[in-house]
Amino acid sequence: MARHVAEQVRSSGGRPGPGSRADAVVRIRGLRVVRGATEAIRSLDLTVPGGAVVGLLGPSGSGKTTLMRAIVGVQVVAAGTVEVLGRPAGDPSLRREVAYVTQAPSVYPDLTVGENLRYFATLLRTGPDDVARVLDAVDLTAGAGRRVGTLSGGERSRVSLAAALLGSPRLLVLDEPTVGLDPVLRRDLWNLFGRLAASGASLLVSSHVMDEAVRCDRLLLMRDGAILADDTLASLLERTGTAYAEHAFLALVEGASEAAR
Ligand SMILES: Nc1ncnc2c1ncn2[C@@H]1O[C@H](COP(=O)(O)OP(=O)(O)OP(=O)(O)O)[C@@H](O)[C@H]1O
Repeated sequence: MARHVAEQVRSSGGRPGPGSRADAVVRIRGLRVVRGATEAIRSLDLTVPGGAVVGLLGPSGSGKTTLMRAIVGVQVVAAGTVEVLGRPAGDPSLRREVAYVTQAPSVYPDLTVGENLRYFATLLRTGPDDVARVLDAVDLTAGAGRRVGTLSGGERSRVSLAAALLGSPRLLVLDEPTVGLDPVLRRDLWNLFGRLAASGASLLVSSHVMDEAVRCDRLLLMRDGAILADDTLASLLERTGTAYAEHAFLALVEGASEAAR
């Protein structure tokens, strides 16, 4: 329970008002995080725009999860400030406004899909309509009666995502939500992310699959605990003279290595 509540960090409040799409939902200045013997984030500055799907892309170990943990306020930081929706990350007032879905499913395997969602809906004081809405959003209405322990990995992550959508949080922080999903489900999920952003929510979605860059309004490319690029895909491709996100990433890595020599 404590784990779930800690991982589904949320807070109260409705949608951003008109004109707030372009407002920053996350502002980070001088962030430094040390995990064990590793400097996981090195002096990072970042502004995440609202009402958009922002892709956080980078190889394994580049610091994506650590950055997300800092944004939802569950990461001890060595230095810097992290502001979310105008408040310090982790502020109790953000509990219902920010949802965080980790890589590990955070739902109960011995309960059915519907029981899990009704349980979290009760905690959030949202109603049965909200449960029906999120089941439909992740295409699990027909599976509502199935015990989560009997679901596939992909189905289980969709239940976690459905739980995160309860109460319509303003910022969704999703750590590799499409891992292990087949191409059809991946496409459906990215379509859902687009619809959520169109309705005013802001999404920060991590992935190490560079192909998913095409589905994002903006990209943050991470490497070795730093932001290598913060741009749109079109602009990245143009300035690196490449045709694919993966090639753009490699061109930027090579450019950074040459600059360091
Ligand atoms: N609990 C921990 N203790 C010590 N070091 C850690 C811990 N968690 C992460 N690290 C280190 O911090 C760095 C960043 O890890 P992080 O999990 O943020 O990367 P990531 O980009 O999310 O990777 P992945 O795509 O594999 O999930 C890595 O070098 C990792 O080994």
